[in-house]
Amino acid sequence: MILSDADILDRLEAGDLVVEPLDDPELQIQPASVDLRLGREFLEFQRTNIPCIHPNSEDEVDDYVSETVVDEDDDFILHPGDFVLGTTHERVEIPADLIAHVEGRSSLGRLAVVVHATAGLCDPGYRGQITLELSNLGSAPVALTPGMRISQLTFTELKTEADRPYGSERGSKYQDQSGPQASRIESDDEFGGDQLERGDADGE
Ligand SMILES: Nc1ccn([C@H]2C[C@H](O)[C@@H](COP(=O)(O)OP(=O)(O)OP(=O)(O)O)O2)c(=O)n1
Repeated sequence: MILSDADILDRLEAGDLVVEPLDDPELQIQPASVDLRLGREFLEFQRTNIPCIHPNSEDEVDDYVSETVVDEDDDFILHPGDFVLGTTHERVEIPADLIAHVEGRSSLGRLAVVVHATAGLCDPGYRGQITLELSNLGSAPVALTPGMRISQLTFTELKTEADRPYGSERGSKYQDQSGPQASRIESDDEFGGDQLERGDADGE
């Protein structure tokens, strides 16, 4: 079941669901979601001298990105074809019986700005700010102003609480992240089922 505005308020008041700071609840709490605002920090991939990023290598992806912090009252210009990581201003805490989905806002979608390129799921148990995967699919640069409502979070109730919420097990690389975080895929301790033996695909 997806939480309505009244359900969201109940859970925020109960204190197990946290979205903070929630400076303007009347504006930010929508009929079945909470609008989150854009933070001031951005991570951009360097355009030159960047080797191939191999997810299974020990190289830190952090080495290939540079950080920009936008001054107060300034904008970040997202150029056509660009892909940058941003962050929500708000920090969230998702209880073990909820899962949250990061969605774009229609008004930005209509400007061809995509807020999460692929991943849009906040696990039960997740705590921290949310890294936004921002891209501009249009043909005109778009100015992004820190503080603008950039994304919305919906909450779905699980049938039962997660036995092993995010943060309680190994992995959980992004727990308590603050600001945009580059991929930490290199710290996956194993590839598990992704590392298939040659011949697996054709059943040899
Ligand atoms: N656009 C997004 C999507 C998710 N998250 C946060 C909340 C998630 O609970 C956490 C982990 O997301 P995934 O499980 O999708 O990521 P991985 O599987 O790569 O990480 P892990 O191995 O830590 O589960 O990252 C985020 O900050 N920004």
